[in-house]
Amino acid sequence: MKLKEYTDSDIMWLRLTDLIAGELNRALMQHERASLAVPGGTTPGPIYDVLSAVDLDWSRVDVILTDERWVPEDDPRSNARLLRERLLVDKAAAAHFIPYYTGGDASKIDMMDVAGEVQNLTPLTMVLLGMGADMHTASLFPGADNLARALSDTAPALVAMRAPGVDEPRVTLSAEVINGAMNKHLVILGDEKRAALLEAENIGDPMRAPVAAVLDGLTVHWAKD
Ligand SMILES: O=C1O[C@H](COP(=O)(O)O)[C@@H](O)[C@H](O)[C@H]1O
Repeated sequence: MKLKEYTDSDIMWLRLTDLIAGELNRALMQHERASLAVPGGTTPGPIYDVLSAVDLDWSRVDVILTDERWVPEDDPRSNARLLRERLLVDKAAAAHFIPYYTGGDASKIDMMDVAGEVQNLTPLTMVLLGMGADMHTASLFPGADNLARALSDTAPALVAMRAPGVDEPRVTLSAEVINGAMNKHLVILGDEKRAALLEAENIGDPMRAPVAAVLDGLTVHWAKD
């Protein structure tokens, strides 16, 4: 893992945007399409505000979430809603977004068409992850029912997840899909998450500290606030 510290988050958003756009552009010079997996939650909104205005051939970019809360898109907790409001606007409105929520039974996600669509995108061009202070990343939560499956080498691209203390069902990219990406980055804000990340590195066991499953080859971007 490589840790990049920024003096303030505004600089971090700009650098991350440059980095993501640069990797997508590079991929589009060599391939017909490129793919980008991004997190939901409270942290990444400002990146999406900047990234959405970047001039690149978005019509050749497939966008997916690292994970989704199994709620309809009109629910404020929907990660797809965040993307539609802040990333898939302006120039990035031309991107092809693949939402996960179907309204069906989340636990069947690995048998739904969308799991095949995500598998077909692998290896992903770029994965940007978020992390919670409880050391979860994507929806790989400590103590979650399907964590061992999502961490296994034979996991499907998308795995359903129920986690203690988390109200709604989740679906998440498997560790295999995340780790297979050509570029893998994580963005966190604040001292609490930095300490949690370093603790996860010390613990090393992804069943106790799930973010530990993706640290190999990961670049972490951190700003205090
Ligand atoms: O629930 C989630 O949490 C993580 C971290 O979110 P944040 O609000 O602490 O930034 C996020 O990366 C993930 O996509 C989301 O579903």
